[in-house]
Amino acid sequence: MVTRNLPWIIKYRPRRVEDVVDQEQAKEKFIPWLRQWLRGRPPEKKAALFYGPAGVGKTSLVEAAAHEYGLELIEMNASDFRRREDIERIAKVAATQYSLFGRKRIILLDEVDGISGTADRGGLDAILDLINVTRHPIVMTANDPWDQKLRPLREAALMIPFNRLSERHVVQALKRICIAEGIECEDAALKLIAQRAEGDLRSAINDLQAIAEGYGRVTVDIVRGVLTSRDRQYSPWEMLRHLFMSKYAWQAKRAVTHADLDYDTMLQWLNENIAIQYSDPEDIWRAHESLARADIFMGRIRRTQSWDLLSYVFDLAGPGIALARKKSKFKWAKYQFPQKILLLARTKETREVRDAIAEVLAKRLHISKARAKSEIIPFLSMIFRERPDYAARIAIGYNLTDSMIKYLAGPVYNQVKEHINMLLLRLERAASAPARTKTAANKSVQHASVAASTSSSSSVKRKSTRRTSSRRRRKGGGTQTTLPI
Ligand SMILES: Nc1ncnc2c1ncn2[C@@H]1O[C@H](COP(=O)(O)OP(=O)(O)OP(=O)(O)O)[C@@H](O)[C@H]1O
Repeated sequence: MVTRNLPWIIKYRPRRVEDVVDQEQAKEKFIPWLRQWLRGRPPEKKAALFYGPAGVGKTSLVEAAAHEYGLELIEMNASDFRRREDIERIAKVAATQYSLFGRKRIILLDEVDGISGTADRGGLDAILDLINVTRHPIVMTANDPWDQKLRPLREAALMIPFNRLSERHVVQALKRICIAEGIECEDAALKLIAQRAEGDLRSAINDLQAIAEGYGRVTVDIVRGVLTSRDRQYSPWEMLRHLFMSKYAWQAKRAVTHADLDYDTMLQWLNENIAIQYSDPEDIWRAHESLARADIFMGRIRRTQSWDLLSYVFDLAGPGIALARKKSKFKWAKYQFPQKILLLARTKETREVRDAIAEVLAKRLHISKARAKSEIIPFLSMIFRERPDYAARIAIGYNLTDSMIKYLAGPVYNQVKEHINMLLLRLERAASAPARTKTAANKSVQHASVAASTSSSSSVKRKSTRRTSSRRRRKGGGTQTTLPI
């Protein structure tokens, strides 16, 4: 049975140090350093800096060690420790005090390379200060620790490199998950997933879960079809999963730039799914704020064709939404097709009929189609529903098709049709009767019909109609209504 509510990268994260696979060199450096701390003799370098590609077990090793050695894990992320005050308020207090029951601690500062430039200078200094005064081991992680600004941190810390996982280890890890989940997985399919992940186990596990949940089994054909190349395009569901799971801005941006969707549709997908993924109202607000700004840029691009603004759309829709999450816990969400697109698809036929009516009216009344839609059609529809007899004349006069009559008449369509048939019958009879025996009523009906057929006869009709109605006015009116056409 496939478990839907927990991301497998969380469900299967290592609990013990030995569960962290293929990082033996890192463990050989880290574990003795940690044990020295635990023996009560802080090593010369009081902090360690784990560095290497994404998804290879840096954070996992700290978490597994904390679990195995019974340490209290105090974790802060780049977005939390930019400001000196925040570090002093949280990390410094944790680093310089012992817990109430003497439990030892380990402090994890995740993604220190997220600290940038002079704006975060205060944060960087505060971390250095923290390392000086700490009474507990501090572990920092970074993908790229070689930036000039991180030099003081490199000097203050024990540098521990992490490598991409070998294909064999990734396949083994995937296989263990398949067995635990009871999913049918072909070995060759797992190999394909591993090759594509390029040593990033997080990405491999995410791919495995997406395929297993989407198809119920993992075969070579399915994997080939879904994951053709590293730079493949993401389906909307994949785009959302990658976006909401991304830890770094570049991952979120990659998710939106690789989406196999046109830009407006992509914004619709995001709009629909933010509130499904995030639970905290402020997170939702922040994400929608960013999406709204992306939409403003998209509008400018449409109006001015300034495609150089597209990168702002990607920044706001990708990292803007992904990094809006501050309090919502990550959950395995079931994403939804945008309701607006569904609604538009469902109403496409109706909208086409409405547009066709607007076109007929616009030509005959010399107004724009937009005006016909907003000002004439609603009233016409009212007339059709209230006065089916009158509607029949309009329908004949304007030469409306069956679907147009159905659109305007709605529930009284059959009545309108009956009136139309009656009128047409009378027209036929009137046309076959000698001219001098025709009644005024017959004449007016005939005019209506003639008007719909040719333009030359329509001018004849207008004159006759005028004559008929003025005669009627002179007579003091009658029950027969003149056609308004
Ligand atoms: N070496 C590993 N052994 C076991 N599981 C791993 C390993 N590397 C990654 N994983 C799996 O991938 C998930 C993500 O790994 P982790 O967060 O440790 O990566 P990371 O190297 O810290 O990445 P980042 O630099 O993006 O923070 C883990 O929860 C775990 O399920």
